[in-house]
Amino acid sequence: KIYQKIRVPEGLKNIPTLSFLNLVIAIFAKHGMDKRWEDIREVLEKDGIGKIWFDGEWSIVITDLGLAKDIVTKTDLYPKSLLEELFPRSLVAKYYGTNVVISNGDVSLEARVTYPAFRNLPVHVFVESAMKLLEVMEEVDNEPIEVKSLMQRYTLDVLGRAAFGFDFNNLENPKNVFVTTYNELMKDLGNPLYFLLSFLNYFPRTKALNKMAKLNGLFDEIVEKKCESMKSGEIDKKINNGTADLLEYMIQASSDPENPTLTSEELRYNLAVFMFAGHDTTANALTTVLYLLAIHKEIQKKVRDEILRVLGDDLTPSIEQQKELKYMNMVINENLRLYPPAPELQRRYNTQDVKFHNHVIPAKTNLILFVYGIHHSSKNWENPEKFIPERFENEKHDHYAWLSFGGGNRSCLGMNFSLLEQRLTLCLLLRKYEISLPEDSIHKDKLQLEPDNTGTMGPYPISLIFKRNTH
Ligand code: HEM
Repeated sequence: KIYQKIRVPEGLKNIPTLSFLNLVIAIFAKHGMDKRWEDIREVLEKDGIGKIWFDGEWSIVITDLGLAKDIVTKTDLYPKSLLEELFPRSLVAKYYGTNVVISNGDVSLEARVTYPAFRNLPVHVFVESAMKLLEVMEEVDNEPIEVKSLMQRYTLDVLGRAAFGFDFNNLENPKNVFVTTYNELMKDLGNPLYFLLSFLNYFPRTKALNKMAKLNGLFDEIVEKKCESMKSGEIDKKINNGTADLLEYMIQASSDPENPTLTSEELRYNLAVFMFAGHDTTANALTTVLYLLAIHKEIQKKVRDEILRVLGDDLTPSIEQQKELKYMNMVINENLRLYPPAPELQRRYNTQDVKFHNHVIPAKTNLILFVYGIHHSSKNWENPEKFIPERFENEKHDHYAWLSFGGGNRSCLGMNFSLLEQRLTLCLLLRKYEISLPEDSIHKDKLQLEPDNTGTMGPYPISLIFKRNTH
């Protein structure tokens, strides 16, 4: 049995091996993605794929751009692996179930009911939350502020109001019970031991399950409150005139008791995944971009000058002005290249044998599309570790060398949501403040990345100084 588990399948024999021991060391030493990349860079830059054994099977880690393109565009040949198949009985499978991000075929199409909500974003809600952020920051001047948790509180408020019509009010109330329960559960979900040794999932995790039940109860409350506040027929009316929010689309999709598009369980799974995908990612992106601007003063000045030139006296950018903020958009893209909040795509597998160079990857092999590696490979980017926004000036790079929001027809639904939020926040903050990194910061030599156990990548807490501009 053990031999069967560790035996290398025929087609994978000549694919270079990535060390299992190094992976275990990385997990226990809490290495960030940058250190992990150092371990495997040589193999992946040379061959574009590598095999790694963990949790009883061989997986293929991929940085080859041709294969990356196939994986994101040929969704029938490369479906996503569902959580219950990957981690049977795990907390993560119980919490997220099958949802808009992790599903295939008809199920993923049904779960995309929220799609129209993304075409008509309630910009005023974004602006109001950003103003509240400024109010909170107003209380501190020229003193370090811990940005990571501040951005998490802010992006959660934006998501709650813009997507669910629910005010978490986390900027004003950091100890909100919803948020503390969520954060505690995220720690349990990301415990790497349960991914490395999945048999542990067969033992009960009562405390974590209790937190999950509490959070699910809070999700149910959000749905109930929404239903109460809507008079009958009101959701249909909003859907007809295109002003419904994400949750309203989901409630309508689950409202037919005979044949709901989403069952109430699926509605909850989707709420859970939107809560995660919709705020942790953008919070990390905002944190890293503020850090990059703090340590690259000349780039910070260039972005600020552009904001003042394009916006004039306007505080927030219109859709047109957002397009005109060309340099800021390059900075945002370059930040997402250096620190992609989703450093790996959700795992896929191949439904048929796939030929790659002189290897044949047998059907049903676990495939990990390694976005961080693609973004940091010197095969795709000159001086990949350097922050050079200008590289996005004429978009000379290969289309699949930048996969921050995924690709193909399963790419990120919330891309414009997140970009709007990032642009707006940068406009407001840079006009008002000069940002710098304190002399004694642990990030002084290099941004210290946290292990990405929950699936999103970001730094350890980081304090920045926001000094009011004098001009
Ligand atoms: C910087 C911010 C964000 C990043 C880097 C990001 C990244 C990604 C990536 C890489 C995927 C593709 C996953 C895969 O192919 O396995 C994805 C999918 C998705 N994202 Fe985002 N995301 C961000 C913000 C958001 C926001 C704000 C929302 C919602 C409010 C959102 C909702 C979704 C959804 C629903 C999908 C699944 C689409 C589908 O499979 O049909 N994301 N995201």
